[in-house]
Parts: sequence; C-alpha cells; structure tokens
Amino acid sequence: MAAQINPSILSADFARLAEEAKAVEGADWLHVDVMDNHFVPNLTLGVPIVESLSRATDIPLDCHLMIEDPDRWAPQYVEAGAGSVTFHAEAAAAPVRTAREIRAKGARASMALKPATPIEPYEDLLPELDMLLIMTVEPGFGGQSFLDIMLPKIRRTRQLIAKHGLQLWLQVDGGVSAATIERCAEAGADVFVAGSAVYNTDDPAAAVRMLRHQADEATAKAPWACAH
Ligand SMILES: O=C(CO)[C@@H](O)[C@H](O)COP(=O)(O)O
Ligand SMILES: [Fe+2]
Repeated sequence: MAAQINPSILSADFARLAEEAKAVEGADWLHVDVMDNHFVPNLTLGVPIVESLSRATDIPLDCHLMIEDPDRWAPQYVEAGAGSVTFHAEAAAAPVRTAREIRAKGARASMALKPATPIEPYEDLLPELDMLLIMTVEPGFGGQSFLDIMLPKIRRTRQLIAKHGLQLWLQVDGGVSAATIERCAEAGADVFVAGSAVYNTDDPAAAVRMLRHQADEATAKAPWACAH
C-alpha cells in the first residue's frame, strides 16, 4: 500500500474549511481533530461542523476524537459522515464495544495512544481495529516538535501487527514533516497526519505529494515492508 497522507485541518483556516479541503486535493483523508477542553486543554469543533464538512468535500474524513466519553460520541461522528473514527484508549470505558459500533455503522474503527500509553496491554484488541494511532506529540495542539522517543513504540506495534497477521493501518500524528516522516515510515507507520507541514506552506497539495513520495521511498527500504 502506498503511504497515506492525511492533512490536519487544525492548521487550516476554520472560517474557510471547504476551501482548505480543496487546497489539499489528492490527500488520502482529511484529518479532523475534535477536542473538548476536558480530555485535552483545547477546544475545536464537533458533530455539526463534521456534518457540513463531509458535504463540502469528497475527501473522506478521518476524525480524531480527543474527548471524554468517546463511547457515547463516536457513533455520532460516523452518522455525521466520518469514514474513520479514532477514539483514545485512555478515554474509552468500553473500547471493544465502541470499535464494534463504529464498524457496524459503516466506518473504520481506530484507537489512539498518547505518548505515555504503551501498546502491550492492548495487543488482544488489535483485531477489533482498522487502524491504530500512535501520537508523536502530546495531544492538544498543532505545530509541536516530533517526539522521536516514540519510534521504538512504532516498531513494536508494527511487529505485533505482523505477528497477528493483521491488515490494520498504523498512523502517526504530531510533528510529522519532511524532516521526520522518513523515520516514521522506516519504523513501520503507513498513515501520516501532517498539519503545519501541509497547511503552513504556499502549496499544500504539493506538500502532500512530497510527503507521500518521501514516505514511499523510506518504506521501500524498510525491513518491515520487505518482510511484508
Ligand atoms: O491531534 C493532533 C494534535 O493533538 C494533530 O492532528 C495535530 O493537528 C498535528 O499537527 P502538526 O503537529 O502536524 O502541526
Ligand atoms: Fe490528530
């Protein structure tokens, strides 16, 4: 599979979201950061804006829920038009049930881990998921520096996916840029969220193509992909 690049609209102009989606035509997914000022110290947008955005763009929406009580809210984001819904392991009371509800409603189910949350306790849940998101910054804000101490966790997760013969995608989010994407791809990520590295440029669509090219080149040389 070619690397997937998901621009994060957190770095876009919220008053012009439809135009900002058009500016990244060719992106695989549009990453939508939902924050509730409880799970993270920031507040962004909710169900009504996801509903409007899904009508305004053909790019499928990848909703990253940084909220409390995702068990209650996640299905509503599928109904609002999200093609993929990510809830945080630290916030979900019933992650298996929530993942099954997301899938039953027709979207891809995904779970996120904050930097200090290990993957190992969640090994048995992996078959319930279509994607696992490893945060490479503390969630809450765009434009932070990539935490390269997360690279071993990406490697271990890729090994677990291979051990179980699973197809799930491995997403990284936070500080992903031309300077860091190759290390993420080499370690085993195949879906890359990029906010500032895409939107804080003169040509966001070109930035998407360049990041994808860099990731594909790094993946082609990676031991995990050769053994795939
Ligand atoms: O979920 C988050 C932050 O909590 C991310 O999706 C950011 O929006 C990524 O922004 P950059 O680090 O790429 O600027
Ligand atoms: Fe995100």
